Amino acid sequence: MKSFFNVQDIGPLDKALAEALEVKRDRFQYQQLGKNKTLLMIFFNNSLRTRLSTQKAAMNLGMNVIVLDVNAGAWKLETERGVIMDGDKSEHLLEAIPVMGSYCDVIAVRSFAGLSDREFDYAETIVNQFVKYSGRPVVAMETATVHPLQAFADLITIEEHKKTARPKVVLTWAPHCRALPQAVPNSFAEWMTAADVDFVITHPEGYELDPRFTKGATVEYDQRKALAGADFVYAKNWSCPGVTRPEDYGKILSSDSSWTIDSEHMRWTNDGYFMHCLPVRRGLIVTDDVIESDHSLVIPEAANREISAEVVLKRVLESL
Ligand SMILES: NCCC[C@H](NC(=O)CCC(=O)O)C(=O)O
Ligand SMILES: NC(=O)OP(=O)(O)O
Repeated sequence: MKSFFNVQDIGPLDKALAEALEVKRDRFQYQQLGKNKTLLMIFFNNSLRTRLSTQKAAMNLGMNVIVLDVNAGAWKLETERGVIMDGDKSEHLLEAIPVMGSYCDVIAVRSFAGLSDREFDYAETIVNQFVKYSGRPVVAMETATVHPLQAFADLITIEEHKKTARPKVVLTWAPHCRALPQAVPNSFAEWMTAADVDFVITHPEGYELDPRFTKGATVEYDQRKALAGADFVYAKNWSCPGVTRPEDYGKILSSDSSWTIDSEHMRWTNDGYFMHCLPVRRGLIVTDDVIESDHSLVIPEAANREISAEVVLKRVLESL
């Protein structure tokens, strides 16, 4: 595997899942694979899980790891071409990227959507420059439009907890005080439509996700109907994807608290599990009792981030 952005990059999901469970049984079995290989992790945005789990996965594989927080200690980077750099940005991404590539074997990048220019975000303008100019395989650690390490960890978690061969999985929008990216729901939808599950998406009108990620999914605008019989409830806020009204891209269209997942919502399900990628704001996305209940999978889900990252880095190392 050269780079990791989309579900297609990992190949057949049954094989990837089997490999994940095998890695989980002994996460140090490939210690030799990463010997004298360096992973450079670049963060344009904050992180807790991605930073720790990806570094841990790389260490399990025997890799060396360098972490750079671009906004804390590095030169501020210009990303546009053709500008006179007389502002606060001291270095251009077009020099910085090949320099970073020269110090490592694999690059992992976190760069969220700016949420002001849909075309810029959905063209993956920033991370595509890493693909083009670093000379290294690039692993997405949440880009403008995708978060595949999260979706893969979610799939592993569902596989470990499902009680039927083809469980019902519901992605539900929930309210938030800030405009958040669509990367997590995009990837979750992309991976769930490729997996062997009955997948339903529910959200208020106007929040339709980009069809390139939702092909094959059922959209049900009535949250109660969508949650009926659900085995897994995957809650997430996202801002307007601008699919039906491009001028609304990145806006908050609803703060409707009736979408917050509380114990009544969970009663509509088939004794379902609650899932969220974290970090989560209690009282907005989910109530304390639901996230603290024995049907909450948020901690196992986060723990599986180490496993998804290890399978992905293993595949990348094998193709170097
Ligand atoms: N990587 C997991 C989610 C990251 C990001 N959440 C956030 O920015 C939440 C920030 C806050 O709640 O203030 C998102 O939704 O894409
Ligand atoms: N779920 C997730 O990616 O968490 P962080 O933003 O803390 O890395």
